[in-house]
Amino acid sequence: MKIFVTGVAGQLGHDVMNELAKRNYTGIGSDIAPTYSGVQDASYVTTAEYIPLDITDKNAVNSVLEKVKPDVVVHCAAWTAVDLAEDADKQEKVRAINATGTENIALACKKLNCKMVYISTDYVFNGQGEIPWKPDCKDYQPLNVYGQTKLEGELAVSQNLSKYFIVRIAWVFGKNGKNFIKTMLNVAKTHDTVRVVNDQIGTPTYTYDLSRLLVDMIETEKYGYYHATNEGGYISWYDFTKEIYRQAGLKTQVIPVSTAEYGLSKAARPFNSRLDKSKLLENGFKPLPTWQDALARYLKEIE
Ligand SMILES: NC(=O)C1=CN([C@@H]2O[C@H](COP(=O)(O)OP(=O)(O)OC[C@H]3O[C@@H](n4cnc5c(N)ncnc54)[C@H](OP(=O)(O)O)[C@@H]3O)[C@@H](O)[C@H]2O)C=CC1
Ligand SMILES: Cc1cn([C@H]2C[C@H](O)[C@@H](COP(=O)(O)OP(=O)(O)O[C@H]3O[C@@H](C)C(=O)[C@@H](O)[C@H]3O)O2)c(=O)[nH]c1=O
Repeated sequence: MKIFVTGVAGQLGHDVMNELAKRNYTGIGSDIAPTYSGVQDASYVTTAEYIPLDITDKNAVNSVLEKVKPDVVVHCAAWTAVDLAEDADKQEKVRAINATGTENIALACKKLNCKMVYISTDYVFNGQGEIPWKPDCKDYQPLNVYGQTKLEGELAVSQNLSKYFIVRIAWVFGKNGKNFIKTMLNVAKTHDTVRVVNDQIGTPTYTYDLSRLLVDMIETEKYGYYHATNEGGYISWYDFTKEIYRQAGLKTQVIPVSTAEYGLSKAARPFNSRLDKSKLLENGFKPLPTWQDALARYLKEIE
C-alpha cells in the first residue's frame, strides 16, 4: 500500500509515517513547509519522500494526489491552536485549513477512489452531561471555532466519500510538537504551584499508540466514525498534571480549580469530553494501552 500522510511536521503525522515504515508500507509525507521541518530524530519520516503542500490550495491538492495516486490518505494536518482560533482575524484561515482544506482532500480522494482517514476531535461536542459520547452520535454542538471547523471537515468527508474513517481523538501528546505535557514540564521549571482545571473530563491520546491503530484500520474496509484515545479511564486535566509530575518526580504543587476560576482561556471547552470507544472492540480493533503507561513511555522518549 502507498499512503499519503498530511501534517508530518506535527505530532501525529510524524508517528503515522514511522508506523507505516515498521509495517513495510510506503509512506509519503507532506506538510506546508518546503522541506520536512519536524524533529530530526533519524526516524523514517526524516528521510522518506516528502511533498510540500498547502491543503487550502485546491489545484495543488488535486495535482499532487493525482500524481502520487495513493491507496490511502491519512489526513493529520490542521490548525490546532484552540485559543488563537477565536481571534476574529484568524478565523478565515482556521476554516480554510480545517474545513476547506479537508474538503479539498476528500474531493481528490473521491476522484481517485482511495480510502481517507480524517482525524477529528472531542471538541465537536458541547460537553454537557456525563455520559460518554458515542462515535455515531450526531448531536454536534461545538463550543469554539476550532471545534466548529473540525466538524465542517468531518461533514465534508462523510458527505463526499464512502471509503472513510473519521477518528475522533482527544488531549493528544506526541514527540514532535507542542502539547499539554510539555507545557506542564516547562511550567514546573519556574513555578512551585500551578492551577489546573478539574472540571473538564476526558482521556489523553499518545500519537505513537494511536498510529498503530490507524494503520490497523486502513488495512480493513470497516469504514465509519470511531473514537480512539488511550485506555485507563476518564480524568481531568488536574488529574493528568498530578500524574505527569508524579511520574517525572517533580515537586510542583498542583491546585485544582474550576474552569470559571481558571479564567484564562479565550475559547470555551467542553466539560464532558468522555469518548466511548466500545465501537473499536465491536469491530475487532485492539484498544490502546492505558494513558498512565503511555505517559511513562513518553516521558522516557522525550527525556
Ligand atoms: N493536538 C491535540 O490535542 C488534538 C488534535 N486532534 C487532531 O489530530 C490531528 C493531528 O493533530 P496534531 O498532530 O496535534 O497537530 P499539529 O498541530 O502537531 O500538526 C498539524 C500540522 O499541520 C500543518 N498545517 C497547518 N496548516 C496547513 C496547511 N494549510 N497545509 C498543510 N499543512 C498544514 C501544521 O503546520 P504549522 O505548524 O506550520 O501550522 C502542522 O505541522 C489534527 O487533525 C487535530 O485536529 C484531535 C484532538 C486533539
Ligand atoms: C496551561 C494550563 C492549562 N489549563 C487548562 C486550559 C484548558 O482548559 C486545559 C487544556 O489546556 P490546553 O490549552 O493545553 O488544551 P487544548 O489546546 O484545549 O487541548 C485541545 O487541543 C485540541 C487541538 C483538541 O482537539 C482537544 O482534544 C484538546 O487536546 O487545561 C490549566 O487549567 N492550567 C494551566 O496551567
